[in-house]
Amino acid sequence: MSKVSLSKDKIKILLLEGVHQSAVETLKRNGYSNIEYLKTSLPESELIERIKHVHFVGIRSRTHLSEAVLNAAEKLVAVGCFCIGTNQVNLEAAKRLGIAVFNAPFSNTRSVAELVLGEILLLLRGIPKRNAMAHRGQWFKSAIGSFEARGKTLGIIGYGHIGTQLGIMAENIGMKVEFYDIEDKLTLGNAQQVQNLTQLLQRADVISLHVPETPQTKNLIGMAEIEVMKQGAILINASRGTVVDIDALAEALQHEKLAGAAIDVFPVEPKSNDEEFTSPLREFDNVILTPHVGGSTQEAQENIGIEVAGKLTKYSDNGSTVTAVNFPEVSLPELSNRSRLLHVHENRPGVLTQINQAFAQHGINIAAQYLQTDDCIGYVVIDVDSDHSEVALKELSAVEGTIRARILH
Ligand SMILES: NC(=O)C1=CN([C@@H]2O[C@H](COP(=O)(O)OP(=O)(O)OC[C@H]3O[C@@H](n4cnc5c(N)ncnc54)[C@H](O)[C@@H]3O)[C@@H](O)[C@H]2O)C=CC1
Ligand SMILES: O=C(O)CCC(=O)C(=O)O
Repeated sequence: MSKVSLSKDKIKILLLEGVHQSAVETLKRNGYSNIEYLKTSLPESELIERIKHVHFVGIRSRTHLSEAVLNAAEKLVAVGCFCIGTNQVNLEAAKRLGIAVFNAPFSNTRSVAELVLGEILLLLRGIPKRNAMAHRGQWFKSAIGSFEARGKTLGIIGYGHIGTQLGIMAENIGMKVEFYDIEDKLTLGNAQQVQNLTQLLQRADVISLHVPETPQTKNLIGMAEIEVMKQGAILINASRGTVVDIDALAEALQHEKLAGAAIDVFPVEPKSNDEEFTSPLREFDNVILTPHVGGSTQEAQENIGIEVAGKLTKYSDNGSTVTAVNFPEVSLPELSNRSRLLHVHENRPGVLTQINQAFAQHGINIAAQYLQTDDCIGYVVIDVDSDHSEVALKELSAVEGTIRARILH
């Protein structure tokens, strides 16, 4: 399958899930006006229909880009995840199809860390329960089950962008910070890395999860893990819904093993704000339930809009794949007075030789060539004189193993 570069007004962009207007503004500022903007995600069958004619799609966490959807997306060049998590996209299928996927790895991390810090303070004081009772007209003025954060141990699971910021903020209010991560991490402040999860669970007054969704993090916290936590500990999950076994958590709350919890993400989340939220946790006053809003602040969404739209624009305009999550990363200078060919191919021996031989046969001079590969695909970018560009594209598209080829003038 190959593609010829289009004029910008023909490049069709579909933005879903109400991504911030800053994304639309960024795209428009860069000359992209053919934008369809929807406030919601779409069910798979509708998405399959809509995505057929789209060159770029922007999503958040609710849109599932399954293999079936990607297979239908004949024209799709890239996906922008206007969030951190990319588990909603079949990244391997996208890669095989030559579709680059970008995200915003930092822009909402501060927002998540701030929300979690607030939840720690509220849960340690037993506020969610007192609040719920007061709404029902009950007056529960008591220091029972109400504690300062100072001196308590916060156990962070996953010490990445969010975990580290949370650790620093928690230390600033006098908490002791320990963390567990599968990687050896540079510890910030006075935080301490512990060697295994059980150790962390046994020592912490509050456990907060900040890991990605992976096969290894599925039900990372289940019945057995909750069992080893301190009596009366608190559990916070603002990472992904698959990380905590919700039934096990509900049981632990029922038996008062845990004093409270804050859960922002769920194994199954409503597809829109009109759908009912169902969960066994709804019955517990001592659980803060939030509708996956850890990263939903004006500041974060605005920054994400600019960041991800900027990455899509750059990939469309000059071929740069820097920070793509499923693609070999190629950093490219601006294109001036030449044409640029972008070629995604299966990573097998001889592809580059074929390209160079074909170009030599047609007397096409290569002004610059950039190549990066991973175990599955190769991405080569070739700058040529514009006079030769159409022949070069034809030759490139005929190379065995070609997944996609496009041209920029
Ligand atoms: N609730 C919300 O609205 C939001 C949720 N998130 C979620 O938070 C997650 C974490 O975000 P960041 O801190 O930015 O990611 P990050 O990639 O910077 O950090 C993740 C850390 O988890 C560690 N890790 C991975 N697997 C692990 C395992 N099995 N056990 C222990 N540690 C493990 C990694 O080594 C890394 O240090 C994201 O993947 C996303 O799913 C992110 C933003 C908003
Ligand atoms: O804002 C969203 O829709 C999802 C936020 C999130 O979970 C992420 O950035 O990974």
